[in-house]
Amino acid sequence: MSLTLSHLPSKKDIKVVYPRSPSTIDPNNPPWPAFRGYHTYSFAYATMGHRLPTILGKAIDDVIETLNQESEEEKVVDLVQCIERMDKLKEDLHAHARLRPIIDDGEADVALWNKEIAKYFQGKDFMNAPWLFAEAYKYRRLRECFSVSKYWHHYDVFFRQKCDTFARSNDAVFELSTRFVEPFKHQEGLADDAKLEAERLMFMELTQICLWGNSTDLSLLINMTEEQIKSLQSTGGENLAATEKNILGNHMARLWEVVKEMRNKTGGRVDFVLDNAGFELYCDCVYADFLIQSGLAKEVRFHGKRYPWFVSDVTKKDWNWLLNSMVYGHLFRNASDQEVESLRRLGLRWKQYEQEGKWVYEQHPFWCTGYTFWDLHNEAPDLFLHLSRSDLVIFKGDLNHRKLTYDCAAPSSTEFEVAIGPMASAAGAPRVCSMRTIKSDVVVGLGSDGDELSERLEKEEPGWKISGKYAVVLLSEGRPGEKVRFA
Ligand SMILES: O=P(O)(O)OC[C@H]1O[C@](O)(CO)[C@@H](O)[C@@H]1O
Repeated sequence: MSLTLSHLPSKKDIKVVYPRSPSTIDPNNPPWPAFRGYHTYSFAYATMGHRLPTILGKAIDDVIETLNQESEEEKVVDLVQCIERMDKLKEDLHAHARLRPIIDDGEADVALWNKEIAKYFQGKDFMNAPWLFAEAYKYRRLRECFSVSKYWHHYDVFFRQKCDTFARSNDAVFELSTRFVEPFKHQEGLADDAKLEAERLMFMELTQICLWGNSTDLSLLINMTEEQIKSLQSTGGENLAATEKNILGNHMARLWEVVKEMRNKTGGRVDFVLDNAGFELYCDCVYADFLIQSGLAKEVRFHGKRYPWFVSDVTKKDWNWLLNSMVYGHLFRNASDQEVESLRRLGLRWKQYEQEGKWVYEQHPFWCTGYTFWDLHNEAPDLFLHLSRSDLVIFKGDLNHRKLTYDCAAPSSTEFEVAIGPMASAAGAPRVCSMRTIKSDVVVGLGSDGDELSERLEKEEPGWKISGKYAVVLLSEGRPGEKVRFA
């Protein structure tokens, strides 16, 4: 029997108003619609269904290589168990299994993870949980495969790949080391105006080097040839001028004003929330070096991850590896003596900064969670307070950008300040800059014509959001200097 509902009011086409108001936002009710793995034609789907299993498969191959070189029985058996756990994780991913709590493996972030799972993701699986959380969760589960072991607690399944890509970046590495080996100083006899202009130009170019250094992301370079990597890393001047037009949201001029202002106050503190190890980290350090030498900053703090994360993210081991291989390594067999010496001297200078406390490396547990940075204020108040004391916090890369913007489908014309919510609006929020080559769906900060631009690119260049060809450098003024408050 079917009912005829002819006397009821007609159905209304309700439009949801975005962004949702901050008090109603949680991971299941994001400010704009979230990306999820089950959106079949999305990059989220491609990542959850294809990229992550491939990444995991390669990670298992890496462990097998290590296993084949191990001779002690206890260690061999222990490592075999790590592989079994990785196989189980691969199965779970494949079967779209439900997200279970993280085992208490002694890591500092277990409570943060399990609280979030219990509050928002009970019964959710790898595909229907928001993409950002599901993807981060996979890396936490991968960590667990090793953190519960006896001998392989600190094993990094991505370490070999990270080292290899840096070792294959010789052209770009020496291009920079031979230019920056000597401490920065002005040409003789320049007037003050000319000095400032020279610094501005250098700052602009180095900002682009730091930005495009983010193109080299291992999780996306799985099938790239050496030539393709080299062309991505090209740091020649002409190339930089051409690439500036690909920075679709470009606040670099404002950024220069900010750092100039910092110097007027005897040099500020700049924080880098790092992304990838190897070449990108090297570019970040070249940039940070210039900030110190030009007096724009007197202190730089680098924030890395506590364990292997999204394939190529920087850990303390990667940080040490970079500096030590620059100073002592033999990575570049075909390099000239002059090139090797330039790299060694650059590395020595950076180590010196560390000893003098001008450069500080930090690793807060919050960076390896599934929370977005809208939650940084509530879930990591100590970290928020710490960052609020910085003059400028630079977030590198795509993942950090996704976390800043809650990884959801905000229109491209959305102002960056609006898209990052409390990281701009909370009292005491620091100045924030996102330097990101666009490698996933969320794109904001393109200005008032941003929606049209986005639509046009979608038609003309499908895939423009994941190619890494385009970028943004976006700045939020925040509310620096105001007293930080927690409810
Ligand atoms: O190294 P980045 O710039 O954070 O890029 C990470 C990549 O991995 C992703 O998380 C997708 O797996 C995207 O954010 C991006 O494609």
